[in-house]
Amino acid sequence: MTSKQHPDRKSEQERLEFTKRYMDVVIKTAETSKDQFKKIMQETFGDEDWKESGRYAELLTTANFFDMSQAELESLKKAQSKPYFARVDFTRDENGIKEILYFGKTSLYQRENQEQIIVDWRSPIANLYYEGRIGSVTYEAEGEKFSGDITLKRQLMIEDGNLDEIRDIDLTTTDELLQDSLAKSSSNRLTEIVSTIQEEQNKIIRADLNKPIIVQGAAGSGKTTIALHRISYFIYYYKDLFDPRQLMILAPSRLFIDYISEALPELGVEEAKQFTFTEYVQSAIECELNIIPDKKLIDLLEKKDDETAESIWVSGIKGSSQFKEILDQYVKEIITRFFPKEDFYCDKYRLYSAKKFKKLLGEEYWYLPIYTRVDKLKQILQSQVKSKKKTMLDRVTSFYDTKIQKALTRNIKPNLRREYVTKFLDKKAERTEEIKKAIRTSVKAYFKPFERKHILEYYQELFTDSEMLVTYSDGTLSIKEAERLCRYQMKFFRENQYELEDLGALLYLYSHLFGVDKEKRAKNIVIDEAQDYSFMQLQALKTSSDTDMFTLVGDLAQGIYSYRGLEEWEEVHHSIFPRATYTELKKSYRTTVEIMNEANKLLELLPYNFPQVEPVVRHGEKPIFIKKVNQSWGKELLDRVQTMKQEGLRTFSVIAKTMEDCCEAYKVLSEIDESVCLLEEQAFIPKDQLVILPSYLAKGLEFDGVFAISLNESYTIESELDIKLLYVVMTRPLHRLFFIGNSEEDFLIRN
Ligand SMILES: Nc1ncnc2c1ncn2[C@@H]1O[C@H](COP(=O)(O)OP(=O)(O)OP(=O)(O)O)[C@@H](O)[C@H]1O
Repeated sequence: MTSKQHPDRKSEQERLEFTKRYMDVVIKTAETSKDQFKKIMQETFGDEDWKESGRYAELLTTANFFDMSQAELESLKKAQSKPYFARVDFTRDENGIKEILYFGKTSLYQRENQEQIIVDWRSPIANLYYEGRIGSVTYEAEGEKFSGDITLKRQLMIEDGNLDEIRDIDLTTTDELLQDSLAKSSSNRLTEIVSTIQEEQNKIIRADLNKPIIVQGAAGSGKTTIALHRISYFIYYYKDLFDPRQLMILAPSRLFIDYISEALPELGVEEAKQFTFTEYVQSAIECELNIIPDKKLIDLLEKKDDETAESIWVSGIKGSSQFKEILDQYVKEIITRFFPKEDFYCDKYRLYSAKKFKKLLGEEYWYLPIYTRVDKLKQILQSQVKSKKKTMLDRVTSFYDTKIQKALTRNIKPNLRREYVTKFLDKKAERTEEIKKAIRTSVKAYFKPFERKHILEYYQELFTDSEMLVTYSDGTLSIKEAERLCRYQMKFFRENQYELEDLGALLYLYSHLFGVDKEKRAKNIVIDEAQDYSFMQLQALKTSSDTDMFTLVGDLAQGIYSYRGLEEWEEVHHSIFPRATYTELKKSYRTTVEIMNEANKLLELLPYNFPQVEPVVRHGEKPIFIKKVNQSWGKELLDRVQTMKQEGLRTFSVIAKTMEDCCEAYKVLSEIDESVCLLEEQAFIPKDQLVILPSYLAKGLEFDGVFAISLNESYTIESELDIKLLYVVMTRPLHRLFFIGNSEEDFLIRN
């Protein structure tokens, strides 16, 4: 009901006004100084209020919000127009006292007197709102269980500081707020959903932060959204322990990073590093690579020749766990190159045995990158030399001094004595010099035979000897296959080029040989569209970052890169993240029932057991097929966009299978309307423009209305990739879906 009709309207209105004014005081005070506090307080609450609100005066003067961090101040400012979104009345069993809790995006409270004006949505007690139902409940905070009674659960719609609506939720109400939120039009950007997080999503956001998590979620189930909220939760939970810059979000493209970026400041997550995998690897291995544009998917769609088959085969190998085994053996072999043949001598003094050196290098320092091990050993030898320096020099001195002494006391001719003494003095000087030189140079000389190659040299070297490759693979590669692989790689190396699929291996090798710089190592990594990563890439990320604190979210049904990515989660779960919690999300929040029903039919065509996606009940129009006649489809499409705009929808896209069809569509559409925009990978999504993009770039994005278009390219039922691409396309719209092509079969529609 609107706030005007609600019986508690007056009290809620007053509460809101108080909160807003109170926030104002806190903000102004934090921005100015403590001295001005009283003045502001008086001005805000007036003289009378001021006296009565002595409690708050005390609260504020003692409060440590004067030490408020800039980030806290910023989030408070952001929350001014919408300080909270829900209220829960909760009576704890332990004391029977009723607490009235208002939940918002940030907290405002005073620890000393427990007065909470706004409770942060990320605090443990907020579970009461997300998971609790009216009646008796329990919730957990820091390992302790609390129980009590929820007597009121209320949603408060506040916009621009005005209380628009009040909704009380009882056991039977449907979540109208969620329905409203889903019915809204999209803004081309991802938004926060703190007021409508669903129970299954809440569980993932708050799942044990000390464990990795793998989420297999249907298209539109909120994976990206949840992943961002989980980071926000993590930052809140560990605010005193972690710097947000130690968190890293890996997204498939810059286009995608731009798409999620709007939700980041809202969630306080903008400081987390945001990279594509390619960007991260190059920064981690400190080397800019000449990476050839990834055309394999397009080749697979368009060329399907032997060359494509070969490159797909190589991609599979380079991304596999088998390749990790090969690299492990290779690394082992590289270590042996550092095993010394001889004991370490400084001058004639044997200071360290080769056996001991080998043991440290090969066994005891197993947890360190090879070159760090070597550096450590260097330090050990240097300190050995240092500690023996005096002894060595003293020995020479005393040896020759004794000789000199003897010569001086021997009964020989003076000439001869002088000769002896001079000789011994010279010898002593000479030996002392020799030892000093040995002290300066012996360590360096000992390490001289040990190579120091560049990461790219090591990587290229792996493909120079096919027989060795077979050995490293423990026979899982045949000699023919190894030769094929070497030939393939050498073709690129000659041009100093690398493929995207080389990056996982390069990062893995680099981590084992040199180790990624500490500054670049993330402590917590969130990967969106994780199904597109290969085993090797995920393994490399884990090895390079020294942590298994990963959040992987993805959807195998959208695995259009499965030739190099994943077909199942099991191997990753089992071999890379054995501690991970695995969760599935089957509900879709994006798409209407009518559109999802059509998209679900595609899942049945795939040779996997993908469960049908359950759309959250929201109805809309059925998808419409428009027959392509000459070029008149262009006008019809643009007319449809106009009509949808009049209905209040805002974002639209034309999605073709390939870029070729996109260009064709662009030609037709741009002649009628100049503002249409052809989207490329590095581009930003323009607001308020009709965008044309290929299916593989549409992954992760959403639009109010989508036109799936087939001009020269159609989707064929025989191709798993085609089915997945079409599934991606059909799950992009929030409200309307149109097909434009020669026949319905081109979109695998079978009535
Ligand atoms: N609890 C929720 N309340 C409101 N909106 C939600 C909720 N969960 C998800 N959504 C909305 O559903 C849409 C899909 O979310 P999101 O893009 O995160 O899904 P996804 O699983 O990553 O999808 P895809 O796999 O297709 O990329 C977004 O518009 C998001 O705001």
